[in-house]
Amino acid sequence: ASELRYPPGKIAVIGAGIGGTSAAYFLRQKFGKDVRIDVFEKGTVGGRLATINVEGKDYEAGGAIIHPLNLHMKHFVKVLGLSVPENRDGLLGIYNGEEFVFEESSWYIISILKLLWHYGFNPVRMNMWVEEILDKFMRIYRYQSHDYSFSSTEGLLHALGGNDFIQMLNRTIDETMQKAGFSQKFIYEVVTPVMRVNYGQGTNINGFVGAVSLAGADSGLWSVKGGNKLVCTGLLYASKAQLISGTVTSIEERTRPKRTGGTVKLYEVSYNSASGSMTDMYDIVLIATPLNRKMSNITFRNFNPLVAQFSDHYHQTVATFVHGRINASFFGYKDPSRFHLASIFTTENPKLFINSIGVVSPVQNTHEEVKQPMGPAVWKVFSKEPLTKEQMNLLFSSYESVKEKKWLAYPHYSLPKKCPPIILHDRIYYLNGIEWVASAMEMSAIAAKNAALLSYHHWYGNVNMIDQEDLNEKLKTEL
Ligand SMILES: Cc1cc2nc3c(=O)[nH]c(=O)nc-3n(C[C@H](O)[C@H](O)[C@H](O)COP(=O)(O)OP(=O)(O)OC[C@H]3O[C@@H](n4cnc5c(N)ncnc54)[C@H](O)[C@@H]3O)c2cc1C
Ligand SMILES: CC(C)=CCC/C(C)=C/CC/C(C)=C/CSC[C@H](N)C(=O)O
Repeated sequence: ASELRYPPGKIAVIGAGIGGTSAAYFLRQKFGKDVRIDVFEKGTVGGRLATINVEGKDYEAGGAIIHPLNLHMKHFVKVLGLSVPENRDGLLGIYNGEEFVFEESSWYIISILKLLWHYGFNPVRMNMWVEEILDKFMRIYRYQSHDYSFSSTEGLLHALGGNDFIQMLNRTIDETMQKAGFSQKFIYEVVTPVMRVNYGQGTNINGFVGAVSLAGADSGLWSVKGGNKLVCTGLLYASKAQLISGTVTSIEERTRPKRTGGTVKLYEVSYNSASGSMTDMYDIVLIATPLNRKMSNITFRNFNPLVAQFSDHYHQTVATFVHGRINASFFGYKDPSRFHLASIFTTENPKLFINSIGVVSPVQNTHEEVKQPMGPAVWKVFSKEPLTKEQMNLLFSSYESVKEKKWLAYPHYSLPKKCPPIILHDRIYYLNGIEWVASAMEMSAIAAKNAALLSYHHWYGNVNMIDQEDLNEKLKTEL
Protein backbone atom coordinates (compact mmCIF):
# COMPACT_ATOMS: atom_id res chain seq x y z
CA ALA A 1 0.00 0.00 0.00
CA SER A 2 2.99 2.34 0.43
CA GLU A 3 3.04 3.26 -3.30
CA LEU A 4 -0.46 4.66 -2.78
CA ARG A 5 0.35 7.25 -0.11
CA TYR A 6 0.25 10.23 -2.47
CA PRO A 7 -3.13 11.59 -3.53
CA PRO A 8 -4.56 9.96 -6.63
CA GLY A 9 -4.25 11.96 -9.84
CA LYS A 10 -7.47 11.00 -11.59
CA ILE A 11 -10.72 9.33 -10.61
CA ALA A 12 -13.39 8.18 -13.09
CA VAL A 13 -17.06 7.98 -12.18
CA ILE A 14 -19.26 6.18 -14.69
CA GLY A 15 -22.84 7.48 -14.70
CA ALA A 16 -24.25 10.91 -13.83
CA GLY A 17 -27.41 9.85 -12.05
CA ILE A 18 -27.86 10.62 -8.36
CA GLY A 19 -25.34 7.85 -7.54
CA GLY A 20 -22.56 9.15 -9.80
CA THR A 21 -23.05 12.85 -9.10
CA SER A 22 -23.24 12.38 -5.34
CA ALA A 23 -20.14 10.14 -5.59
CA ALA A 24 -18.30 13.02 -7.35
CA TYR A 25 -19.43 15.35 -4.55
CA PHE A 26 -18.26 13.01 -1.74
CA LEU A 27 -15.02 12.14 -3.57
CA ARG A 28 -14.19 15.83 -3.79
CA GLN A 29 -14.87 16.23 -0.06
CA LYS A 30 -12.55 13.34 0.80
CA PHE A 31 -9.72 13.58 -1.74
CA GLY A 32 -9.49 17.36 -1.86
CA LYS A 33 -9.28 19.95 -4.59
CA ASP A 34 -6.32 18.65 -6.60
CA VAL A 35 -7.62 15.32 -7.83
CA ARG A 36 -9.24 15.35 -11.28
CA ILE A 37 -12.68 13.76 -11.22
CA ASP A 38 -14.21 12.81 -14.59
CA VAL A 39 -17.88 11.83 -14.69
CA PHE A 40 -18.91 9.87 -17.80
CA GLU A 41 -22.51 10.06 -18.96
CA LYS A 42 -23.94 8.45 -22.08
CA GLY A 43 -27.38 10.03 -21.80
CA THR A 44 -28.63 12.91 -19.69
CA VAL A 45 -27.39 14.06 -16.30
CA GLY A 46 -29.92 12.74 -13.78
CA GLY A 47 -30.33 9.26 -15.28
CA ARG A 48 -33.45 7.81 -13.69
CA LEU A 49 -34.26 11.26 -12.30
CA ALA A 50 -35.88 12.86 -15.30
CA THR A 51 -38.83 15.02 -16.24
CA ILE A 52 -41.25 14.73 -19.13
CA ASN A 53 -42.95 17.67 -20.81
CA VAL A 54 -46.73 17.56 -21.15
CA GLU A 55 -48.27 20.55 -22.83
CA GLY A 56 -45.55 22.95 -21.78
CA LYS A 57 -45.16 21.75 -18.19
CA ASP A 58 -42.63 19.31 -16.76
CA TYR A 59 -43.55 16.30 -14.61
CA GLU A 60 -41.38 13.82 -12.73
CA ALA A 61 -41.12 10.78 -14.99
CA GLY A 62 -38.67 8.72 -12.90
CA GLY A 63 -37.69 9.05 -9.25
CA ALA A 64 -40.38 11.32 -7.85
CA ILE A 65 -40.76 11.20 -4.08
CA ILE A 66 -38.25 11.63 -1.28
CA HIS A 67 -38.75 10.57 2.34
CA PRO A 68 -38.50 13.22 5.08
CA LEU A 69 -35.76 11.13 6.73
CA ASN A 70 -33.64 10.82 3.57
CA LEU A 71 -30.88 12.96 5.07
CA HIS A 72 -28.41 12.93 2.18
CA MET A 73 -31.08 14.20 -0.22
CA LYS A 74 -32.09 16.81 2.35
CA HIS A 75 -28.48 17.91 2.73
CA PHE A 76 -27.99 18.20 -1.06
CA VAL A 77 -31.08 20.35 -1.46
CA LYS A 78 -29.90 22.61 1.35
CA VAL A 79 -26.29 23.09 0.18
CA LEU A 80 -27.36 23.52 -3.45
CA GLY A 81 -29.91 26.19 -2.51
CA LEU A 82 -32.80 24.25 -4.05
CA SER A 83 -36.36 24.37 -2.74
CA VAL A 84 -39.36 22.12 -2.21
CA PRO A 85 -42.80 22.91 -3.63
CA GLU A 86 -45.90 22.80 -1.50
CA ASN A 87 -47.46 19.38 -1.70
CA ARG A 88 -51.18 18.72 -1.71
CA ASP A 89 -52.14 15.09 -1.62
CA GLY A 90 -55.49 14.09 -3.06
CA LEU A 91 -57.63 11.21 -1.91
CA LEU A 92 -56.60 7.59 -2.44
CA GLY A 93 -58.64 4.54 -3.40
CA ILE A 94 -57.59 0.88 -3.62
CA TYR A 95 -59.21 -1.00 -6.51
CA ASN A 96 -59.22 -4.80 -6.84
CA GLY A 97 -60.38 -5.03 -10.44
CA GLU A 98 -64.04 -5.32 -9.41
CA GLU A 99 -64.56 -2.68 -6.76
CA PHE A 100 -62.82 -0.33 -4.35
CA VAL A 101 -61.72 -2.25 -1.24
CA PHE A 102 -60.82 1.04 0.42
CA GLU A 103 -61.55 4.69 -0.31
CA GLU A 104 -60.18 7.62 1.62
CA SER A 105 -62.68 10.22 2.76
CA SER A 106 -62.15 13.97 2.65
CA TRP A 107 -62.88 13.82 6.40
CA TYR A 108 -59.67 12.65 8.06
CA ILE A 109 -61.50 11.10 11.03
CA ILE A 110 -63.76 9.10 8.70
CA SER A 111 -60.72 7.72 6.89
CA ILE A 112 -59.20 6.63 10.22
CA LEU A 113 -62.44 4.95 11.30
CA LYS A 114 -62.70 3.20 7.92
CA LEU A 115 -59.13 1.91 8.26
CA LEU A 116 -59.82 0.63 11.77
CA TRP A 117 -63.06 -0.99 10.63
CA HIS A 118 -61.42 -2.76 7.68
CA TYR A 119 -58.03 -3.66 9.10
CA GLY A 120 -58.15 -3.27 12.88
CA PHE A 121 -54.83 -2.09 14.29
CA ASN A 122 -52.79 -3.36 11.32
CA PRO A 123 -52.23 0.16 9.86
CA VAL A 124 -51.09 1.60 13.20
CA ARG A 125 -48.82 -1.37 13.84
CA MET A 126 -47.41 -1.05 10.34
CA ASN A 127 -46.47 2.59 10.93
CA MET A 128 -44.70 1.59 14.14
CA TRP A 129 -43.00 -1.35 12.41
CA VAL A 130 -41.68 0.81 9.54
CA GLU A 131 -40.58 3.50 12.00
CA GLU A 132 -38.58 0.92 13.98
CA ILE A 133 -36.80 -0.21 10.80
CA LEU A 134 -36.14 3.40 9.79
CA ASP A 135 -34.69 4.14 13.24
CA LYS A 136 -32.06 1.44 12.71
CA PHE A 137 -31.55 2.40 9.08
CA MET A 138 -30.73 5.96 10.19
CA ARG A 139 -27.58 4.64 11.92
CA ILE A 140 -25.89 4.88 8.51
CA TYR A 141 -25.73 8.66 8.80
CA ARG A 142 -23.84 8.44 12.07
CA TYR A 143 -21.42 5.86 10.69
CA GLN A 144 -20.82 7.87 7.55
CA SER A 145 -20.42 11.17 9.39
CA HIS A 146 -17.60 9.44 11.32
CA ASP A 147 -16.15 8.29 7.96
CA TYR A 148 -16.75 4.54 8.45
CA SER A 149 -17.17 2.45 5.32
CA PHE A 150 -18.17 -1.07 4.31
CA SER A 151 -16.70 -3.38 1.71
CA SER A 152 -19.94 -5.30 1.10
CA THR A 153 -23.60 -4.36 0.95
CA GLU A 154 -24.52 -7.18 3.32
CA GLY A 155 -21.88 -5.87 5.78
CA LEU A 156 -23.41 -2.40 5.62
CA LEU A 157 -26.89 -3.77 6.19
CA HIS A 158 -25.70 -5.94 9.09
CA ALA A 159 -24.07 -2.94 10.76
CA LEU A 160 -27.44 -1.18 10.70
CA GLY A 161 -29.85 -3.86 11.81
CA GLY A 162 -27.86 -7.03 12.55
CA ASN A 163 -29.21 -10.42 11.51
CA ASP A 164 -32.79 -9.09 11.42
CA PHE A 165 -31.93 -6.90 8.43
CA ILE A 166 -30.05 -9.71 6.68
CA GLN A 167 -33.05 -11.96 7.24
CA MET A 168 -35.35 -9.36 5.68
CA LEU A 169 -33.21 -9.56 2.56
CA ASN A 170 -33.80 -13.29 2.37
CA ARG A 171 -37.53 -13.34 3.02
CA THR A 172 -40.38 -11.89 1.01
CA ILE A 173 -42.24 -8.89 2.42
CA ASP A 174 -45.28 -11.17 2.56
CA GLU A 175 -43.46 -13.72 4.78
CA THR A 176 -41.77 -10.95 6.81
CA MET A 177 -45.05 -9.22 7.60
CA GLN A 178 -46.93 -12.45 8.26
CA LYS A 179 -44.23 -13.44 10.74
CA ALA A 180 -44.57 -10.00 12.34
CA GLY A 181 -48.29 -10.74 12.82
CA PHE A 182 -49.97 -8.67 10.08
CA SER A 183 -53.20 -10.05 8.63
CA GLN A 184 -53.38 -11.61 5.18
CA LYS A 185 -56.26 -9.27 4.25
CA PHE A 186 -54.17 -6.22 5.18
CA ILE A 187 -51.16 -7.53 3.24
CA TYR A 188 -53.30 -8.26 0.19
CA GLU A 189 -55.38 -5.07 0.21
CA VAL A 190 -52.91 -2.47 1.49
CA VAL A 191 -49.32 -3.72 1.35
CA THR A 192 -49.53 -5.27 -2.15
CA PRO A 193 -50.89 -2.08 -3.78
CA VAL A 194 -48.03 -0.06 -2.23
CA MET A 195 -45.48 -2.56 -3.63
CA ARG A 196 -47.16 -2.34 -7.03
CA VAL A 197 -47.16 1.46 -7.21
CA ASN A 198 -43.58 1.80 -5.99
CA TYR A 199 -41.78 -1.20 -7.46
CA GLY A 200 -44.23 -2.58 -10.05
CA GLN A 201 -43.97 -5.97 -8.32
CA GLY A 202 -45.95 -7.93 -5.74
CA THR A 203 -45.29 -9.03 -2.17
CA ASN A 204 -42.67 -11.56 -3.31
CA ILE A 205 -40.05 -8.79 -3.26
CA ASN A 206 -37.62 -8.93 -0.34
CA GLY A 207 -38.69 -7.71 3.10
CA PHE A 208 -36.24 -4.83 3.18
CA VAL A 209 -37.26 -3.23 -0.11
CA GLY A 210 -40.82 -3.93 0.98
CA ALA A 211 -40.31 -1.89 4.14
CA VAL A 212 -38.67 0.92 2.11
CA SER A 213 -41.66 0.82 -0.21
CA LEU A 214 -43.99 1.21 2.79
CA ALA A 215 -41.87 4.17 3.94
CA GLY A 216 -42.59 5.54 0.47
CA ALA A 217 -46.24 5.74 1.49
CA ASP A 218 -45.51 7.75 4.67
CA SER A 219 -46.67 11.30 5.12
CA GLY A 220 -44.37 14.27 4.49
CA LEU A 221 -42.92 12.98 1.21
CA TRP A 222 -41.33 15.70 -0.85
CA SER A 223 -39.65 16.49 -4.15
CA VAL A 224 -37.41 19.21 -5.56
CA LYS A 225 -38.90 22.32 -7.12
CA GLY A 226 -37.95 22.36 -10.79
CA GLY A 227 -37.31 18.60 -10.80
CA ASN A 228 -35.31 16.14 -8.71
CA LYS A 229 -32.67 15.96 -11.45
CA LEU A 230 -31.56 19.48 -10.41
CA VAL A 231 -29.82 17.78 -7.49
CA CYS A 232 -27.62 15.91 -9.98
CA THR A 233 -26.68 18.97 -12.05
CA GLY A 234 -26.06 20.87 -8.81
CA LEU A 235 -23.83 18.15 -7.32
CA LEU A 236 -21.84 17.89 -10.52
CA TYR A 237 -21.20 21.62 -10.44
CA ALA A 238 -20.43 21.67 -6.71
CA SER A 239 -17.96 18.80 -7.09
CA LYS A 240 -16.01 20.67 -9.80
CA ALA A 241 -15.92 17.39 -11.68
CA GLN A 242 -15.55 17.29 -15.42
CA LEU A 243 -18.56 15.89 -17.28
CA ILE A 244 -17.58 13.72 -20.24
CA SER A 245 -20.50 13.04 -22.57
CA GLY A 246 -19.76 9.58 -23.84
CA THR A 247 -20.50 5.88 -23.47
CA VAL A 248 -17.93 3.88 -21.55
CA THR A 249 -17.38 0.62 -23.42
CA SER A 250 -14.57 -1.06 -21.48
CA ILE A 251 -12.19 -0.92 -18.54
CA GLU A 252 -8.79 -2.55 -18.68
CA GLU A 253 -5.96 -2.81 -16.16
CA ARG A 254 -2.66 -1.40 -17.44
CA THR A 255 0.81 -1.33 -15.95
CA ARG A 256 2.73 1.89 -16.54
CA PRO A 257 6.31 2.91 -15.63
CA LYS A 258 6.58 5.61 -12.96
CA ARG A 259 8.77 8.69 -13.40
CA THR A 260 10.44 7.81 -10.10
CA GLY A 261 11.12 4.24 -11.17
CA GLY A 262 9.10 1.04 -10.75
CA THR A 263 5.60 0.59 -12.14
CA VAL A 264 2.09 1.67 -11.30
CA LYS A 265 -1.22 0.00 -12.12
CA LEU A 266 -3.86 2.19 -13.72
CA TYR A 267 -7.26 1.61 -15.26
CA GLU A 268 -7.75 2.43 -18.90
CA VAL A 269 -11.31 3.59 -19.56
CA SER A 270 -12.40 3.41 -23.21
CA TYR A 271 -15.40 5.40 -24.35
CA ASN A 272 -17.23 6.60 -27.44
CA SER A 273 -18.07 10.27 -27.66
CA ALA A 274 -19.04 12.74 -30.38
CA SER A 275 -15.32 13.10 -31.13
CA GLY A 276 -14.87 9.35 -31.68
CA SER A 277 -13.38 6.50 -29.63
CA MET A 278 -11.12 7.65 -26.80
CA THR A 279 -9.25 6.26 -23.81
CA ASP A 280 -8.00 7.74 -20.59
CA MET A 281 -6.12 6.43 -17.53
CA TYR A 282 -7.40 6.50 -13.95
CA ASP A 283 -6.16 5.55 -10.50
CA ILE A 284 -9.64 4.79 -9.19
CA VAL A 285 -12.92 3.96 -10.98
CA LEU A 286 -16.43 4.17 -9.49
CA ILE A 287 -19.22 2.53 -11.47
CA ALA A 288 -22.54 4.24 -10.77
CA THR A 289 -24.86 2.48 -13.20
CA PRO A 290 -26.41 -0.98 -13.09
CA LEU A 291 -24.03 -3.46 -14.72
CA ASN A 292 -25.90 -5.31 -17.41
CA ARG A 293 -25.90 -5.41 -21.18
CA LYS A 294 -29.10 -3.42 -21.66
CA MET A 295 -28.26 -0.56 -19.30
CA SER A 296 -24.49 -0.07 -19.40
CA ASN A 297 -22.77 -2.79 -21.47
CA ILE A 298 -19.29 -2.30 -20.02
CA THR A 299 -16.63 -4.95 -20.71
CA PHE A 300 -13.83 -5.71 -18.25
CA ARG A 301 -10.74 -6.64 -20.25
CA ASN A 302 -7.68 -8.64 -19.29
CA PHE A 303 -8.21 -8.68 -15.54
CA ASN A 304 -6.31 -11.12 -13.43
CA PRO A 305 -8.12 -12.25 -11.33
CA LEU A 306 -11.23 -11.81 -13.47
CA VAL A 307 -13.77 -9.18 -12.41
CA ALA A 308 -16.79 -10.98 -10.90
CA GLN A 309 -19.37 -11.64 -13.61
CA PHE A 310 -23.01 -10.95 -12.79
CA SER A 311 -25.82 -9.45 -14.74
CA ASP A 312 -28.45 -7.46 -12.92
CA HIS A 313 -31.95 -8.05 -14.26
CA TYR A 314 -34.07 -4.89 -14.13
CA HIS A 315 -37.85 -4.64 -14.08
CA GLN A 316 -39.67 -2.82 -16.84
CA THR A 317 -42.09 -0.12 -15.71
CA VAL A 318 -43.90 2.18 -18.11
CA ALA A 319 -44.96 5.65 -16.98
CA THR A 320 -47.69 7.10 -19.20
CA PHE A 321 -48.73 10.72 -18.83
CA VAL A 322 -52.21 11.52 -20.06
CA HIS A 323 -53.85 14.91 -20.15
CA GLY A 324 -57.52 14.03 -20.08
CA ARG A 325 -60.61 13.03 -18.10
CA ILE A 326 -60.59 9.77 -16.21
CA ASN A 327 -63.40 7.33 -17.01
CA ALA A 328 -64.83 6.85 -13.51
CA SER A 329 -67.33 4.25 -14.75
CA PHE A 330 -64.39 1.94 -15.61
CA PHE A 331 -63.71 1.87 -11.87
CA GLY A 332 -67.35 1.07 -11.10
CA TYR A 333 -68.65 4.59 -10.46
CA LYS A 334 -72.25 4.70 -11.69
CA ASP A 335 -72.38 8.43 -11.04
CA PRO A 336 -69.05 9.90 -12.27
CA SER A 337 -69.79 13.22 -10.55
CA ARG A 338 -69.25 11.42 -7.22
CA PHE A 339 -65.73 10.39 -8.20
CA HIS A 340 -63.31 12.26 -5.96
CA LEU A 341 -60.08 10.24 -6.00
CA ALA A 342 -56.72 11.62 -7.09
CA SER A 343 -54.85 8.29 -6.86
CA ILE A 344 -55.88 4.71 -7.44
CA PHE A 345 -53.66 1.86 -6.31
CA THR A 346 -54.47 -1.71 -7.32
CA THR A 347 -54.35 -5.16 -5.76
CA GLU A 348 -52.98 -8.18 -7.61
CA ASN A 349 -55.49 -9.27 -10.27
CA PRO A 350 -54.47 -10.66 -13.68
CA LYS A 351 -57.37 -8.73 -15.22
CA LEU A 352 -55.74 -5.41 -14.26
CA PHE A 353 -53.42 -3.88 -16.83
CA ILE A 354 -52.25 -0.98 -14.64
CA ASN A 355 -50.40 -0.81 -11.33
CA SER A 356 -51.64 2.65 -10.42
CA ILE A 357 -53.04 5.88 -11.75
CA GLY A 358 -52.80 9.28 -10.12
CA VAL A 359 -53.07 13.00 -10.78
CA VAL A 360 -49.67 14.69 -10.87
CA SER A 361 -48.54 18.28 -10.45
CA PRO A 362 -45.83 19.94 -12.51
CA VAL A 363 -42.36 20.19 -10.98
CA GLN A 364 -42.65 23.99 -10.97
CA ASN A 365 -45.78 23.46 -8.84
CA THR A 366 -47.61 26.62 -7.87
CA HIS A 367 -50.43 27.21 -5.43
CA GLU A 368 -53.10 27.61 -8.11
CA GLU A 369 -52.77 23.98 -9.25
CA VAL A 370 -55.91 22.55 -7.67
CA LYS A 371 -56.56 18.86 -8.14
CA GLN A 372 -60.08 18.23 -9.41
CA PRO A 373 -60.09 14.61 -10.48
CA MET A 374 -63.18 14.84 -12.72
CA GLY A 375 -61.92 17.83 -14.67
CA PRO A 376 -59.15 17.45 -17.22
CA ALA A 377 -55.91 16.77 -15.40
CA VAL A 378 -52.53 15.21 -16.05
CA TRP A 379 -52.60 11.59 -14.88
CA LYS A 380 -49.55 9.37 -14.43
CA VAL A 381 -50.26 5.70 -15.10
CA PHE A 382 -47.78 3.00 -14.08
CA SER A 383 -48.01 -0.29 -15.94
CA LYS A 384 -45.78 -3.21 -16.85
CA GLU A 385 -46.45 -2.88 -20.58
CA PRO A 386 -47.23 0.17 -22.73
CA LEU A 387 -50.96 0.95 -22.77
CA THR A 388 -52.83 0.01 -25.94
CA LYS A 389 -55.36 2.34 -27.57
CA GLU A 390 -58.20 0.14 -26.26
CA GLN A 391 -56.82 0.32 -22.71
CA MET A 392 -56.48 4.11 -23.01
CA ASN A 393 -60.11 4.34 -24.07
CA LEU A 394 -61.16 2.25 -21.08
CA LEU A 395 -59.22 4.41 -18.62
CA PHE A 396 -60.13 7.82 -20.03
CA SER A 397 -63.42 9.22 -21.27
CA SER A 398 -61.43 11.75 -23.31
CA TYR A 399 -57.81 12.80 -23.62
CA GLU A 400 -55.81 15.42 -25.45
CA SER A 401 -52.24 14.24 -25.17
CA VAL A 402 -50.25 11.19 -24.18
CA LYS A 403 -46.55 10.87 -23.37
CA GLU A 404 -44.88 7.58 -22.49
CA LYS A 405 -41.59 6.75 -20.80
CA LYS A 406 -40.44 3.14 -20.69
CA TRP A 407 -37.96 2.39 -17.91
CA LEU A 408 -35.76 -0.43 -16.79
CA ALA A 409 -36.70 1.03 -13.49
CA TYR A 410 -35.38 -0.99 -10.54
CA PRO A 411 -34.23 -4.55 -9.92
CA HIS A 412 -36.59 -7.39 -10.66
CA TYR A 413 -36.49 -8.64 -7.08
CA SER A 414 -36.25 -12.37 -6.46
CA LEU A 415 -35.11 -14.56 -3.57
CA PRO A 416 -32.62 -15.67 -2.52
CA LYS A 417 -30.25 -12.98 -3.68
CA LYS A 418 -26.66 -12.26 -2.84
CA CYS A 419 -25.89 -8.59 -3.45
CA PRO A 420 -23.32 -7.88 -6.17
CA PRO A 421 -19.87 -6.96 -4.78
CA ILE A 422 -18.87 -3.35 -4.05
CA ILE A 423 -15.20 -4.02 -4.80
CA LEU A 424 -14.94 -5.33 -8.35
CA HIS A 425 -11.14 -5.06 -8.47
CA ASP A 426 -8.40 -3.40 -6.34
CA ARG A 427 -9.64 0.15 -7.02
CA ILE A 428 -12.85 -0.38 -8.99
CA TYR A 429 -16.00 0.13 -6.94
CA TYR A 430 -19.60 -0.70 -7.89
CA LEU A 431 -22.38 1.38 -6.34
CA ASN A 432 -25.57 -0.08 -7.73
CA GLY A 433 -25.43 -3.42 -5.93
CA ILE A 434 -27.25 -1.56 -3.15
CA GLU A 435 -30.36 -1.44 -5.34
CA TRP A 436 -30.85 -5.13 -4.54
CA VAL A 437 -31.43 -4.10 -0.93
CA ALA A 438 -33.73 -1.32 -2.13
CA SER A 439 -33.69 1.02 -5.10
CA ALA A 440 -34.28 4.65 -4.16
CA MET A 441 -32.46 7.97 -4.62
CA GLU A 442 -31.25 7.95 -1.02
CA MET A 443 -29.90 4.40 -1.36
CA SER A 444 -27.74 5.51 -4.32
CA ALA A 445 -26.49 8.49 -2.29
CA ILE A 446 -25.63 6.20 0.64
CA ALA A 447 -23.78 3.81 -1.70
CA ALA A 448 -21.97 6.82 -3.22
CA LYS A 449 -20.74 8.10 0.13
CA ASN A 450 -19.73 4.58 1.14
CA ALA A 451 -17.73 4.07 -2.09
CA ALA A 452 -16.05 7.48 -1.73
CA LEU A 453 -15.03 6.66 1.85
CA LEU A 454 -14.00 3.10 1.01
CA SER A 455 -11.83 4.16 -1.95
CA TYR A 456 -10.23 6.83 0.25
CA HIS A 457 -9.46 4.41 3.08
CA HIS A 458 -8.11 1.79 0.66
CA TRP A 459 -5.91 4.41 -0.99
CA TYR A 460 -4.42 5.58 2.29
CA GLY A 461 -4.42 2.16 3.96
CA ASN A 462 -6.86 3.15 6.76
CA VAL A 463 -7.97 -0.42 7.43
CA ASN A 464 -9.47 0.58 10.79
CA MET A 465 -12.14 2.59 8.94
CA ILE A 466 -13.47 -0.38 6.96
CA ASP A 467 -15.90 -3.09 8.14
CA GLN A 468 -15.62 -2.24 11.82
CA GLU A 469 -17.65 -4.48 14.12
CA ASP A 470 -20.15 -3.11 16.67
CA LEU A 471 -20.05 0.42 15.30
CA ASN A 472 -23.32 1.32 16.93
CA GLU A 473 -21.93 0.50 20.36
CA LYS A 474 -18.56 2.14 19.60
CA LEU A 475 -20.13 5.40 18.49
CA LYS A 476 -22.47 5.69 21.45
CA THR A 477 -19.77 7.45 23.39
CA GLU A 478 -18.70 9.74 20.51
CA LEU A 479 -20.07 13.20 19.90
C1 LIG B 1 -40.31 5.28 -12.76
C2 LIG B 1 -39.42 5.32 -11.56
C3 LIG B 1 -39.90 5.84 -10.37
C4 LIG B 1 -39.07 5.92 -9.26
N1 LIG B 1 -39.54 6.53 -8.15
C5 LIG B 1 -38.70 6.77 -7.11
C6 LIG B 1 -39.12 7.58 -6.05
O1 LIG B 1 -40.22 8.11 -6.06
N2 LIG B 1 -38.25 7.79 -5.02
C7 LIG B 1 -37.00 7.24 -5.02
O2 LIG B 1 -36.27 7.49 -4.06
N3 LIG B 1 -36.57 6.48 -6.04
C8 LIG B 1 -37.39 6.25 -7.10
N4 LIG B 1 -36.96 5.53 -8.16
C9 LIG B 1 -35.64 4.90 -8.10
C10 LIG B 1 -34.54 5.94 -8.34
O3 LIG B 1 -34.89 6.75 -9.43
C11 LIG B 1 -33.24 5.22 -8.62
O4 LIG B 1 -32.96 4.32 -7.58
C12 LIG B 1 -32.07 6.19 -8.71
O5 LIG B 1 -32.39 7.31 -9.48
C13 LIG B 1 -30.87 5.47 -9.29
O6 LIG B 1 -29.82 6.39 -9.48
P1 LIG B 1 -28.40 5.91 -9.99
O7 LIG B 1 -27.58 7.12 -10.15
O8 LIG B 1 -27.90 4.85 -9.10
O9 LIG B 1 -28.67 5.24 -11.41
P2 LIG B 1 -29.13 5.96 -12.75
O10 LIG B 1 -30.00 7.10 -12.47
O11 LIG B 1 -29.65 4.88 -13.62
O12 LIG B 1 -27.77 6.54 -13.34
C14 LIG B 1 -26.88 5.81 -14.12
C15 LIG B 1 -26.39 6.70 -15.25
O13 LIG B 1 -25.33 6.03 -15.91
C16 LIG B 1 -25.43 6.27 -17.28
N5 LIG B 1 -24.72 5.19 -17.96
C17 LIG B 1 -25.08 3.90 -18.06
N6 LIG B 1 -24.18 3.20 -18.74
C18 LIG B 1 -23.21 4.07 -19.09
C19 LIG B 1 -22.02 3.91 -19.83
N7 LIG B 1 -21.62 2.74 -20.32
N8 LIG B 1 -21.25 5.01 -20.03
C20 LIG B 1 -21.63 6.24 -19.54
N9 LIG B 1 -22.76 6.41 -18.84
C21 LIG B 1 -23.54 5.34 -18.61
C22 LIG B 1 -26.92 6.28 -17.55
O14 LIG B 1 -27.24 6.96 -18.74
C23 LIG B 1 -27.44 6.97 -16.30
O15 LIG B 1 -27.59 8.34 -16.49
C24 LIG B 1 -37.75 5.43 -9.31
C25 LIG B 1 -37.25 4.91 -10.51
C26 LIG B 1 -38.07 4.89 -11.63
C27 LIG B 1 -37.50 4.41 -12.92
C1 LIG C 1 -34.51 4.78 1.49
C2 LIG C 1 -35.57 5.11 2.41
C3 LIG C 1 -35.29 4.92 3.85
C4 LIG C 1 -36.75 5.61 2.08
C5 LIG C 1 -37.20 5.89 0.70
C6 LIG C 1 -38.66 5.79 0.64
C7 LIG C 1 -39.16 6.04 -0.75
C8 LIG C 1 -39.23 7.44 -1.18
C9 LIG C 1 -39.57 5.01 -1.51
C10 LIG C 1 -40.12 5.14 -2.89
C11 LIG C 1 -39.32 4.30 -3.83
C12 LIG C 1 -39.85 4.21 -5.22
C13 LIG C 1 -39.04 3.35 -6.15
C14 LIG C 1 -40.97 4.80 -5.64
C15 LIG C 1 -41.47 4.66 -7.04
S1 LIG C 1 -43.04 5.33 -7.48
C16 LIG C 1 -43.09 6.85 -6.70
C17 LIG C 1 -44.38 7.57 -6.82
N1 LIG C 1 -45.45 6.83 -6.30
C18 LIG C 1 -44.67 8.05 -8.20
O1 LIG C 1 -45.84 8.21 -8.47
O2 LIG C 1 -43.78 8.30 -9.01
